[in-house]
Amino acid sequence: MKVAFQGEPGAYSEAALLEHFGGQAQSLPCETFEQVFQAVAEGNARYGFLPIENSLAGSIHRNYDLLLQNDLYVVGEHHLRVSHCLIGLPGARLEEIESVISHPQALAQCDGTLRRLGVKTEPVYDTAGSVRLVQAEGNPRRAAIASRRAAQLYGMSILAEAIEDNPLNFTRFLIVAAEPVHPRGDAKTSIVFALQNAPGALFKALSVFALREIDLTKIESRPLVGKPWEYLFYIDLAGSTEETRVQNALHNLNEFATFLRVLGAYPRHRFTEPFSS
Ligand SMILES: O=C(O)C(=O)C[C@]1(C(=O)O)C=C[C@@H](O)C=C1
Repeated sequence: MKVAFQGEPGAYSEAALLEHFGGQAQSLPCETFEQVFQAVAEGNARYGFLPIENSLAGSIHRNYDLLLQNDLYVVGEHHLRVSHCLIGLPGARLEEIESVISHPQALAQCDGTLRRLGVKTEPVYDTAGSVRLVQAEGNPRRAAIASRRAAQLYGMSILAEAIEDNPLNFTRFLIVAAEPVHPRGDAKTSIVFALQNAPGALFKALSVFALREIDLTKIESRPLVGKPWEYLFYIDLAGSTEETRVQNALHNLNEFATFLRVLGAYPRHRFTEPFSS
């Protein structure tokens, strides 16, 4: 079973998909998030595995936009504990590092450490790829931020460990597929909607859930392209579209929303050991 992810072997997205699907998964590296969606839409991968938010650095906006632009369904989620290493050439010394490259999300999650080290930073497209670049360049004053596994894969040295600004560093991934699933039990549903701007419009929209005791777990707004200063609201809620109260809430929202799409309902992923790496 092929699962597409953005990045190179050793990326956190690959670690997350292997943790989620175990041995059944064959990971398919893609250069961009667009290519992940495309691989699933064209049937080259059964699932796409996409980072959507991080507990330190926030949302990955590009993937919110792509969820709407593509006709795939969210069928699952996964939380990964992300612990970053500073990785250099074998023999490199931490005190001599002048510049650090990595994925922008990884740089953001280690912002405090990087400021303390007083190094220059440069974004590259993926954490594992940044290790490969440092290896190819052969400059002992340059380092990458990536996982322990990426350092091992490329035969590089770990100069510092657990350099994220807070140990409660988790990235949440969404799993997309060509067909929806219909979960019962502990589930979540992701939706996106737009509203006519009016006093209390968002309050009214959120009340369709509050009145039915439906817990909202995430809200994100994105610009509505072509309508300056109007917004799309992405909401994750606890519950499945198989439940009557969720169906009623969505039906109610649809009565006044100018646009509503259910991106998918999926089994909820809960941590068992939140502090393990
Ligand atoms: O660059 C990687 O290793 C990725 O898998 C991407 C990504 C992200 O986009 O957030 C995934 C998890 C971490 O938060 C850092 C980077």
